[in-house]
Amino acid sequence: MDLEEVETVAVLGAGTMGHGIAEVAALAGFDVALRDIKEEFVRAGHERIEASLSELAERDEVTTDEADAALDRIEPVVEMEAAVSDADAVIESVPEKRDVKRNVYREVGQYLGEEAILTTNTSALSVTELSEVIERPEDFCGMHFFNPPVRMQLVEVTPGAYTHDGTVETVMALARAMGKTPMRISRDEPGFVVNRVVAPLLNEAAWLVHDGVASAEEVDATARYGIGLPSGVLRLADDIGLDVLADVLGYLHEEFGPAYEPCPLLAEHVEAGDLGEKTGAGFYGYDEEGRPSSEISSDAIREDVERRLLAVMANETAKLVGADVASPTEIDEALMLGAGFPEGPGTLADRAGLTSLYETLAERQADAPRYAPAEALVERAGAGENFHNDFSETDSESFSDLSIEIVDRVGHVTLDRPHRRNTITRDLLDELVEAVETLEDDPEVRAILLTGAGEGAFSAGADVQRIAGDADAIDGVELARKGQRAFASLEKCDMPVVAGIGGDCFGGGMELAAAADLRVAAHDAELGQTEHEFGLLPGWGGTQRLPDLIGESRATEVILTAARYDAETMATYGFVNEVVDGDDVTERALDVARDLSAGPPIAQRYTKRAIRAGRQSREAGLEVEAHAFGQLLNTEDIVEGVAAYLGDHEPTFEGK
Ligand SMILES: C/C=C/C(=O)SCCNC(=O)CCNC(=O)[C@H](O)C(C)(C)COP(=O)(O)OP(=O)(O)OC[C@H]1O[C@@H](n2cnc3c(N)ncnc32)[C@H](O)[C@@H]1OP(=O)(O)O
Repeated sequence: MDLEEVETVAVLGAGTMGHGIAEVAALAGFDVALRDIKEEFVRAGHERIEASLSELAERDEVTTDEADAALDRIEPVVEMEAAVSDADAVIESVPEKRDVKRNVYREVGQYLGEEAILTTNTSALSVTELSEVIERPEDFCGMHFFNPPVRMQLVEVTPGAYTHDGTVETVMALARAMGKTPMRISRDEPGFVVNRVVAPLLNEAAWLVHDGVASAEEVDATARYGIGLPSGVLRLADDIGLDVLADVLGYLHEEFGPAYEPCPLLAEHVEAGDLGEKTGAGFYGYDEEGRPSSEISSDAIREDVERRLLAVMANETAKLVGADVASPTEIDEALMLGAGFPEGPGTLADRAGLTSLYETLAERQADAPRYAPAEALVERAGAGENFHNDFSETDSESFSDLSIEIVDRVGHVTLDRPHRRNTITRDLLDELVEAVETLEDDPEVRAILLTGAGEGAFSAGADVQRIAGDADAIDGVELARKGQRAFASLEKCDMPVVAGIGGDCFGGGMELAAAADLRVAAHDAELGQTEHEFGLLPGWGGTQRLPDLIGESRATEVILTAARYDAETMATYGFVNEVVDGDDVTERALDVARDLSAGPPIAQRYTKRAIRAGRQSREAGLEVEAHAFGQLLNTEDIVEGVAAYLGDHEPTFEGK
């Protein structure tokens, strides 16, 4: 069956995942049958969808009409025949028990049309094993969504041993039609990619508490503020459900042996009925609104805990790479899109140093077999290699948080953290300085263009989650200086710099744009110095550069109100030079940069310097201006400029 033939989708199971998948399918325009074994379960799922759709409408993510239409497309049913007999695609999302799923498939088989495809949202079980009770295993495939489906981008598409390629293609296309990013998993190994990393990570977090090495608060503080995992790890376990986690780990343990021995704390919580947020208790207590009993404090980071969590993630990444389940890049992408990691486990491990993470595992191996280093990790660490050693493909520098491309004579720098709205970390600041140096050293490059990757964001400013980890005042001062120096390197660069603002441009993102020479913004971009919302101030040059650009009165208004402005208003304030249609912003900003790259380099350099000097004092500025004027009279560029004027042709400035 091709995607074009899919009109009706049946979702089996109206629980946490099932209702979310049904919502996404309905929003994508499919007719949906939502089925569960009892009327009350289906009704509860339907109510959750209704609540979620009205929340989306309140947040203007969909219109009220779209939300109403999506709800109308969902038919709650209890009878299996009514659910699947007209379905073109079935997504099974019943509890993670092999026998329960197999029984459902047997029942589905009695009513399913001959052409229909059957998929499973299993997060860990072998697709091949599940398919063994299915009449047409060639039309069966793994289609694993992440929680909550309406927000999480990834769908792991895992073919079993009997799945036809055509079925995989249709499932990939169906995921795309539902607005998701499908990733084809090369091998049907239990846990696929995301759970294979996340489950052992959460297990290790639980062991740390169980063994009395660290408190839950310390483990989560380290995960959130040290490593940058937004939900912490034990909090994430509570969110997933300790019963679900225990099941996944139990299965991995059964399949792969002692490396996945579940921490006894999980079974203890499950036996006590404390399954996490959904029951109001787990590693933390939760109130009726799902708010945890205690906040994760940023001053409880533990270096030893960080190393253990990173070492376990590195080991799992190596196992997946070694077994050809996915490449380091795919694993990184899967964890970012499916688990909301700010960076993938391969990148995090590379940064921490594979050799030292290997040593952490090797030292601990005597305590428990789960630390046995994977062969692929031993090899890489032994050879001094990283997961991402293939940087040699880019000729000089290797960047992970931004990318550089030379287009004509423009060095195009793209902030490349789209999953977190291109927020700015310490690493990104370091890379920005390196990128500017690289471009300045390249004689072919005569202008810089700065944009943000993905749709809808130039940069949402400093990654506040990471900043909150810098509770120490000295560290905070250093962080401010780091940003100031990085943005100054852009401002002081001799070439013209253009910022193409394609969407959200807040806080440090706006300070970065202010360090450019010209700003082209999309019509629907929003800008603001929103630091006061967080009890911060624009610490990356914003209190100085913004008044220089738009005057003290407006700058004070922008900073003190922390308001979010549209691009037109920012153009009237003098911050934005040009406002264009959203789709055109990169192209137009590139045109501006391209035009500037044809300008006279020495005159451009001195103009920037004179303007900067003038900010210190008018006299200093005029002095630079006068000397520069004198120097320019002695250049080949002025000869070319005058000749071009007299000869009525475009000048070719060489910067000599
Ligand atoms: C010296 C400098 C200081 C500063 O820069 S202070 C920070 C100033 N920045 C801001 O005020 C912007 C804060 N962010 C927002 O208001 C919203 O976000 C946006 C309007 C930019 C986007 O909203 P939406 O489209 O609804 O997306 P989403 O779900 O809110 O964000 C997507 C993911 O990006 C993360 N994120 C966004 N901004 C930041 C940030 N500044 N620091 C850390 N993370 C951020 C979110 O948390 C989320 O992540 P998940 O998908 O894991 O939930």
